[in-house]
Amino acid sequence: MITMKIEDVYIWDINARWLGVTPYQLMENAGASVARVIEEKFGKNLKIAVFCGTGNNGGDGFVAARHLSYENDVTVFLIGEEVKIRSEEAKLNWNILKNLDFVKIKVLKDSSQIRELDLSEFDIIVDALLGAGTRGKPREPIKSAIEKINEYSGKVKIVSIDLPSGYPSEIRVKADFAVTFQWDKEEFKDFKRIIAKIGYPKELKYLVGPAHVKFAYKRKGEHKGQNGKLLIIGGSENYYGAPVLAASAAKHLVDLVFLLLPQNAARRVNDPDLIVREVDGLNFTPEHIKSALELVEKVDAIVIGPGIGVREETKEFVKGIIERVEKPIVVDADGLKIIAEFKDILKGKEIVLTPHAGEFKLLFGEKVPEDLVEKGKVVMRRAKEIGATILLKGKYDVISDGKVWLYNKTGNRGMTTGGTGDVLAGTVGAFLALGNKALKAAAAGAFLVGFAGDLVMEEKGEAFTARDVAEKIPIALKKIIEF
Ligand SMILES: NC(=O)C1=CN([C@@H]2O[C@H](COP(=O)(O)OP(=O)(O)OC[C@H]3O[C@@H](n4cnc5c(N)ncnc54)[C@H](O)[C@@H]3O)[C@@H](O)[C@H]2O)[C@@H](O)CC1
Ligand SMILES: [K+]
Repeated sequence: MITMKIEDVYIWDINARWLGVTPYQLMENAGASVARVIEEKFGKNLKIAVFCGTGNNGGDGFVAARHLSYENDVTVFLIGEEVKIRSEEAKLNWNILKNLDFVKIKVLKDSSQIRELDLSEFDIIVDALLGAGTRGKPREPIKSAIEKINEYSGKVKIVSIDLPSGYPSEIRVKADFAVTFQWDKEEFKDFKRIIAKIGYPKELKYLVGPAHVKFAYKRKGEHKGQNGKLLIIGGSENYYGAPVLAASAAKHLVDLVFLLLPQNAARRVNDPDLIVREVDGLNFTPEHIKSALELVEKVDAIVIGPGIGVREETKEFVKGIIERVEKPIVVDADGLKIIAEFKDILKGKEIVLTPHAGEFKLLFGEKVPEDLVEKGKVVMRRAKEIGATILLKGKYDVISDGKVWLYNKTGNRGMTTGGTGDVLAGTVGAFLALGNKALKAAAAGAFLVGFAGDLVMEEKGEAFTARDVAEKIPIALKKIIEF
């Protein structure tokens, strides 16, 4: 059983929808599982009261009531107004109940009506008043319903759906147990739970989906610079395009992108969206460490490596930077070849390495297995060993921080085109600059870039460029946020 935070539950919810699992299916399974647990524990031919709120916890109650009504005598108490039933799936299940003659329905809006209730005829009370959407202490009329149910504690069996309504407030239903769904939630510590599966596929433990991007794209402020500042260090006598591509992706996601390049490379950049800084000479050398660190002071995260070359003096430079920088870092391309020799300097830093299979082999002397699960395990073992997050690029990207592993399957064959790796490095860097932990930044970056690539392919077929992918990032992001 895995233990999750409620935020993770919402991630599952959105990613399940991405896989085509509808909220209707989940609600049906949730309500049905509650009915099944009740019948297994207490038998049939019982008088059952189901107390429902107007949120989706109440929706689960409507479904449970229908399932239970086949063999039991069921009364549904809706606490609140019918018009306040919020979601489409809860409305649908409420409307079904209204068609039924064998389920009794009572709508109670006023606390006084609730206080007058006599529930002594019932064998079981099902509590579906409030669930994971609870904010603050229970308010009327829910509060009176909780108090009414608690009058029967010890006399009537009380089963809560998902959690005892009111929780975590002290004003909560005194349930015999709760039927909680699929994941055991970290926040739920002090009540008895039975965990029921509701049809979330196993993929959700591992698969990166749009929710990872939604939650990682956190914009904090209205002022320039509050929404991330990224520095990209790269380029050499031979290359200037790679760091520029990384920047051209990142600039859509953060407020400011600084580019630090050797002189000749810097003078070829012509993009007014970027803040270009240069160091003397054709390549980075240890003499440039000081001026690079001054720039690091101004930003939230850095990307190092694209097009930087592997000359001896450049290796010294890259090592010197990684050793000294305490901010989150993405190491890509030539940077990976360089740190293959100094992997021990990564420990304890918020750092993402973005190798493809060849670079992975170079880094760890190990071939990447074909099988996804095996691959996940290998990447996780290596991430743990070096104390950094690894994003292994491939048909399916595999990501691990050494504690868990994830995979991403957006992207397509067209993305073998040169430069998409730079776009990815810049995008992951941007998510780090927005304040995400390495694993979350890597996951969000992999999904977003692959999805942008998929949108480009729909438009142009497979013959596209990395720049096309970088330019598609805003549209890809918009579609994900609206999903
Ligand atoms: N993937 C999912 O998210 C699934 C959720 N399901 C159910 O949906 C529940 C969450 O549903 P919702 O997000 O609609 O939230 P809830 O049903 O927990 O409650 C939201 C409703 O209660 C009201 N409310 C919130 N705090 C209150 C307070 N302190 N006093 C009085 N009223 C208050 C809100 O105005 C809202 O109408 C879960 O607990 C679970 O039972 C299941 O259907 C299965 C799938
Ligand atoms: K509940």
